[in-house]
Amino acid sequence: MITQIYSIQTAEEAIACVEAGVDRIGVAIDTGIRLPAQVNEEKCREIFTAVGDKVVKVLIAVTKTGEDVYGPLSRLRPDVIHICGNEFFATPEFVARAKKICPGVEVLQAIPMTGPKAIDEAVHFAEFCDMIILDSVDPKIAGIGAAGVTHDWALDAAIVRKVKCRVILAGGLGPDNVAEAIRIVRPWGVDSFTKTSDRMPDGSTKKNPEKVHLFIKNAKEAAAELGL
Ligand SMILES: O=C(O)c1ccccc1NCC(=O)[C@H](O)[C@H](O)COP(=O)(O)O
Repeated sequence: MITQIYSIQTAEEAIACVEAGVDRIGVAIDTGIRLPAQVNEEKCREIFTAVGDKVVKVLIAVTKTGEDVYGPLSRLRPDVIHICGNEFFATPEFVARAKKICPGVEVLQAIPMTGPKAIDEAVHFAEFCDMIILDSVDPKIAGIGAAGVTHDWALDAAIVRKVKCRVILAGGLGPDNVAEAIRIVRPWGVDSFTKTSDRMPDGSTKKNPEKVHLFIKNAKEAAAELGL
């Protein structure tokens, strides 16, 4: 069971997550579309440099086109590119070009878990993406994810049984419910943003190391009990 913590905004937050034992950190890059925890390219580079090879580095991209992803990909060289816009979704051509521009990169496509049609969508993207992430949607947020709420885990469980690629579960997961989610869905990995962060008075978010630690502990223990 891998654990993934988004949305890191400083090198200090990233290092605290490494110390808590996280497997993957995610950074949302500013592509001109306002996201809850986006950072500019320079800050993203600083965060990736600070963690080095201690964790898998994920670049989160909400863009209108694949073209908008190639520049940050070639300059920042993440381990994983996470595509979660409402307009641009990965295609086989995008996956091939991303891997050419950034050798070794893996492509993670978000699936909006808004109802049963998500099953067919997941099957489609699982054919040519390295991983998919099953995520909740908040209409007020540009992109799939960062919604802070759960969705119907029975659909996720059906997808995990059906597709061959690695599946990450996201959407409203925190220390309180990650174990139950793992028992029901049995994903390859789990992800958290909102419930492992604190909301600041100005509306911004900051990672909470204690919540991050508990999220990882509860996820790893539940997975170990299930032999995942
Ligand atoms: O990280 C962001 O800022 C972001 C912005 C827009 C769309 C998706 C984004 N993050 C994707 C993630 O994978 C989140 O960690 C995932 O959606 C879980 O979010 P939450 O429900 O808040 O735990």
